[in-house]
Amino acid sequence: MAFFRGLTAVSRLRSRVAQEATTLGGVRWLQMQSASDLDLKSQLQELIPEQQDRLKKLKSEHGKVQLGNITVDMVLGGMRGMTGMLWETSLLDPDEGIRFRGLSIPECQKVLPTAVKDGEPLPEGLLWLLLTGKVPTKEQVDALSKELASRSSVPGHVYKAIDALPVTAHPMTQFTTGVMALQVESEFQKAYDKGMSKSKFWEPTYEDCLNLIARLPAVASYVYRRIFKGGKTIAADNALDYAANFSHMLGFDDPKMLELMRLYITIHTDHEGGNVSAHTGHLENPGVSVWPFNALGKVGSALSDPYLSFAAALNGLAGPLHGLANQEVLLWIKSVIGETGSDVTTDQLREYVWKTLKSGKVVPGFGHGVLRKTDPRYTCQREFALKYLPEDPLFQLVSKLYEVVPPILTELGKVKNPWPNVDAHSGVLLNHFGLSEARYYTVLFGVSRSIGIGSQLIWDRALGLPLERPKSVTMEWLENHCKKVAA
Ligand SMILES: CC(=O)SCCNC(=O)CCNC(=O)[C@H](O)C(C)(C)COP(=O)(O)OP(=O)(O)OC[C@H]1O[C@@H](n2cnc3c(N)ncnc32)[C@H](O)[C@@H]1OP(=O)(O)O
Ligand SMILES: O=C([O-])CC(=O)C(=O)O
Repeated sequence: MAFFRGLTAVSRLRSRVAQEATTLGGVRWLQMQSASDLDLKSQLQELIPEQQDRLKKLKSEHGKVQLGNITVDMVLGGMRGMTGMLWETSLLDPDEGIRFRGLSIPECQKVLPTAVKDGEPLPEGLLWLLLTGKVPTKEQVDALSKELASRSSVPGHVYKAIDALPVTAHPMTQFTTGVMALQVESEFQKAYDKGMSKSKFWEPTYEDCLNLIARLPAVASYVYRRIFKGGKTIAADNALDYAANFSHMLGFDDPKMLELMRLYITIHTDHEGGNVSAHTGHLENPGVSVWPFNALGKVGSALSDPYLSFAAALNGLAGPLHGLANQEVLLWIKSVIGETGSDVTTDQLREYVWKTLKSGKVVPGFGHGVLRKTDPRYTCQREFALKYLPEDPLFQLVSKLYEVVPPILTELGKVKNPWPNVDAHSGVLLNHFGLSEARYYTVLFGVSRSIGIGSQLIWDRALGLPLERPKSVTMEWLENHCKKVAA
C-alpha cells in the first residue's frame, strides 16, 4: 500500500533540512526550521483559513449527498452505525482500530518524537499531530513541552475546592470538581462576556484547552496523593516532559514507568467523536455539573467553555461501561485471585467468567461499541508488557483471559465483539510499577482524553460548527411511521 511504502520514507523525509511538504495517507509531513514554526498556535493560524474553505466547499458542493439510511434499530440501539458528526482528529475503523490523523498506533510509535531512543511517543507530539495533522519534529515537541510547563500553575482555590470533598469521595468526583474549579479562569468565558466575534472564538478556546491540558497533571496528582498518600504532595519538575512530570508528581520515577506513562497518555487521547466522553464534551452540556459549581453555566448550553465541556466529558468517562472499565478490570482480576488463589487454572478462570455473566454483570475490558477485533491499544500495551514485565503474574493472567473470555462471550450469541479493549490491559501495567489503586485509574484516562477532546474543541470553534441537536421521536411516532411505510 502506498501509505505504508510512504512510511518507510518518513525517516528520510524527516532528516531533510530544507522545508518540504508531501501528502501521505491524508497526513502532511512537513520539516520546518524557522522559530515561529516551533509555536503551535502560529501553525494553527496558518491552517485554519484553508480548512474553513474546505468545509465551506464540502457543504456547498456536496451538502445533499446521502450517507446512508437510518433504521428503527439504529434509533433504538444507541445510534450504532449512524454517521452523524464531524470529528477531525481521529477516525476509528472497526477492524484496524484507531488512526490519529491517519496514523495507526504502530505508525505513531514509529514517527512521533520520543524522550529516549526507540522509546514510546511523547504525548505532546500526539497533541501537535491531532491539532495540525502534521508529524512534529523533536524541536517542536520540546517547545510544546516547555509551553505546557509554563501554563501549568494551578490556582490555590482549586485545591480548596477538592479539599471540601470527603477524602473518601471517588477520585473521578474529586478530579472533576478540580476541573470545574479551574473554570473560573476561563479565557473563553471572559472573551464571550466582552462580546468577542464568533470568528475569533477559536483563540480563547485554544488558550483554555492548552491551559486545561497543562494543569490537569497537577490536579490529578493532587487527588491521588490526597486520597492514597496522606496528602503529601510532590512538586512538579518542569524540566521533565508532560507524562514524565505527571508520573513524578504521582510519586513514580522509575524510567520504565515514565515510558509507560508516555504510552498510556498517548493512546488514550482520542477515539473518534462518538464515544461517550468525546461526544459529551462536543455537546458541551453544562447541565452535567458538580456541586457546588452548578451555577456556573452562564455562557449557555451552546458554547460552554472548554472547562465546562471537559467536566461534562469526565462525568461520562466515569461510567463503568466506558472509562471506569479500567478500574473494574483490575478489581475483577484481583477478585478472581482472591477467590481462587494466585495459581488460577484455565478451568477456574472459565468458571469465574461464567459466574460473572450469570450474576448479570459484564466481563469488564471485553467488547466494544464499534471495534470488531482486538483493540490495537490492547496490543501495544501487551507488547510493552512483553518487553518490560513478561514474568508479572497479573500480566500472565491477562494473557490467559485472552484465551478464555472470547469463546465464552461468543457462545452467548449476542456479543458483537468478544475481543479485549484498551481497559483489559492498562491496570496490570500500572499495578506492576506500584500504582495499584484501581479506583484512581479512570483519572489517568481523563488526563489523556483532555488532549483529544481539547484538540477537537479548538477545531469545532475554528470551523464554526453548529450547536448539536438531533431529532428525537416517541415509540408512538415510530409505530405510526412504520405503519405508513408498510401500507
Ligand atoms: C474505553 C472504553 O470505553 S472501551 C469499553 C469499556 N467497557 C467495558 O469493557 C465494559 C464491558 N463491555 C461492555 O459492556 C460492552 O461491550 C460495551 C458497553 C463496551 C459495548 O456495548 P454494545 O455496543 O452494546 O455491545 P454489543 O452490541 O456487543 O452488546 C450486545 C449484548 O452483549 C452484551 N455484552 C457486550 N459486551 C459484553 C461483555 N464484555 N460481557 C458481557 N456481556 C457483554 C451487552 O451487554 C448486550 O447485552 P444485552 O443485549 O442483553 O443488553
Ligand atoms: O470508542 C468508544 O466507544 C469507547 C472507547 O474505546 C474510547 O472512548 O476510548
